Amino acid sequence: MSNQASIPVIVNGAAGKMGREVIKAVAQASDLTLMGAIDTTPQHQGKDAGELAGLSEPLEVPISNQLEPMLAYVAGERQMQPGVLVDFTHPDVVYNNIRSAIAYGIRPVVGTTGLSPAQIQELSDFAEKASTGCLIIPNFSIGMVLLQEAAVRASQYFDHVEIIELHHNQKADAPSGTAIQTAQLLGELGKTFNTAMVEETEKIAGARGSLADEGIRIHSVRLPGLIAHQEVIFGAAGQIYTLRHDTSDRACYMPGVLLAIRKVNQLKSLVYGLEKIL
Ligand SMILES: NC(=O)C1=CN([C@@H]2O[C@H](COP(=O)(O)OP(=O)(O)OC[C@H]3O[C@@H](n4cnc5c(N)ncnc54)[C@H](OP(=O)(O)O)[C@@H]3O)[C@@H](O)[C@H]2O)C=CC1
Ligand SMILES: O=C(O)C1=N[C@H](C(=O)O)C[C@H](O)C1
Repeated sequence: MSNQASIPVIVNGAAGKMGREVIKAVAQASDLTLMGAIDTTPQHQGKDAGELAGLSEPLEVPISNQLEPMLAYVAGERQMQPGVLVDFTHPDVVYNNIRSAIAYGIRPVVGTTGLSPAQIQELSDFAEKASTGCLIIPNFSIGMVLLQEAAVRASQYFDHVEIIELHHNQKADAPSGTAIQTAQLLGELGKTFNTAMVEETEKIAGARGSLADEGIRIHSVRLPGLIAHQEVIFGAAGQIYTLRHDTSDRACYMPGVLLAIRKVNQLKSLVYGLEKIL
């Protein structure tokens, strides 16, 4: 493949759990070129991104904490397609990362969760004005898209539903971005869920979980040994219907990440959710 057809990719959060998987996936894709591997972890500065990700050969791309110079460099690369920034960093920094990328004409593909609805709206307005594609995807696994589709269908028939999300205990944000999106998708039907049967008292604050706008309760479990799991539990007289998705390896997200990298250059605005690009 000539360089002209190649998509230059910068991975932000390259030394993290997801970043390392993305480095491997991008390195193995013949239509993508890894241009930069950004991470702020001090002990990983200067290390080869491929070796850090567990590849047998070095990629000759060093880990660096210099995002803006890398965005500027890729933006100036005229021999290739427009650049893509894949972001798996932290809820506190992702908003600024996306703004910086769009300002340089680099398309963000964002897996980092924890953005507020107001931030997503601001970023959407910013991307629209810049006529630049941006993908924010709370969950890149096909299994979760299918679970959410099934949940939306089930919610036409069930009026009571709660969500339990279970994650490793390194996770910074709660509830998970996926659980919030799942509640939003159910809420879009415009029906009232979970009409109270009695007046409830929480004897310990938080016992009934968090209450999403849609009236749906989300319960967050954090334990070592977990990766990422979600149950959507529907209840009705005499029956329980449970949908469950389990992640056993972060490789499950990579087909979705690669699809998003290839699709984002065709967009001119912000799109939220993997289901919109399948
Ligand atoms: N959409 C999806 O399908 C998925 C989304 N996620 C989300 O992705 C995000 C990352 O998850 P995960 O890989 O598990 O987290 P990790 O903590 O393993 O990785 C994040 C990496 O980003 C680094 N980092 C922090 N701040 C910056 C910054 N300003 N610039 C560059 N690098 C930075 C961290 O460094 P340090 O540790 O030194 O702070 C760390 O190396 C989370 O929000 C998570 O919820 C996760 C899995 C799937
Ligand atoms: O932090 C994680 O691990 C994950 N985060 C995303 C979320 O918050 O929904 C996606 C997946 O659940 C893994």
